[in-house]
Amino acid sequence: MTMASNAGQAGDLLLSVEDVDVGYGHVGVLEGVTLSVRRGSIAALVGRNGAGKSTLLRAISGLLTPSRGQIVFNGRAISRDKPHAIVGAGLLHVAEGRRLFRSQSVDDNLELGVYGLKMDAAGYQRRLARVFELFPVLEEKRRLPAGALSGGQQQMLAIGQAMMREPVLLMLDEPSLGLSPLLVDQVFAAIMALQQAGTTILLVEQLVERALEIASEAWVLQNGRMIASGPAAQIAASEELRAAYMAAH
Ligand SMILES: Nc1ncnc2c1ncn2[C@@H]1O[C@H](COP(=O)(O)OP(=O)(O)OP(=O)(O)O)[C@@H](O)[C@H]1O
Repeated sequence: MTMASNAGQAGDLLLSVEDVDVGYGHVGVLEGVTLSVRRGSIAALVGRNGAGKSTLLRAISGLLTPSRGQIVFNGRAISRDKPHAIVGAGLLHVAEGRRLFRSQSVDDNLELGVYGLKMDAAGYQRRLARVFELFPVLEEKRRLPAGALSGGQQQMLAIGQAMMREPVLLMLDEPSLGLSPLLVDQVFAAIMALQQAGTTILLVEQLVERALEIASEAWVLQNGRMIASGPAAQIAASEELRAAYMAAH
């Protein structure tokens, strides 16, 4: 894995979003939003449906450009960078709904994860082995088309595809969506294993209580504004905040 020691100290700020406004055309969604993620940590971003969580991840990954404020990743302002440059800097986004090439094999989808990167065969095999170690089922099904996998396995493949780039920061949008409880456990275990191997994680998750269990810090969005942040255990213990993030589905 890319260890987080190549720049700065463990625990320093890897990502900071500073007072950003973000919207779609003339429709404003986020207003004055601030968030930060410490290197090596798992941070949870929670809030009801429509609060703006996915919009914030899209802004961080360069799919949307903030009209105000800035975003700094690994010491560099990225708010005006194109998505491919942000990926190149080591910030990967696994979007909600697993965007895979369904008719291509599991192997091909993993290979697409390193598209455009130069590496030798040994380097490639090492990355592949890491993914298969975390998700053995992907090795068993490596020759099958991605579309033939179950929902949980496709989620693992989407995370595996991102892992192939050895991200410094991995943003996961609703990784448990549509999964059975057993598969949810596997995906959460994988997220913890990734963090232990040195990857910093920003997690958006509808299973808020589960997310707060594995996160060290949490950020609460409500109607496009960040209304609270702090140690995840404190956020989990607040009855008042629970009302803000618990879904009115
Ligand atoms: N492509 C888009 N064009 C216009 N408005 C959008 C678009 N995507 C989202 N929105 C609006 O932005 C607001 C925030 O949506 P967003 O998807 O970021 O919320 P969320 O917190 O991720 O919720 P969910 O859990 O439902 O995905 C909503 O009012 C939504 O209707």
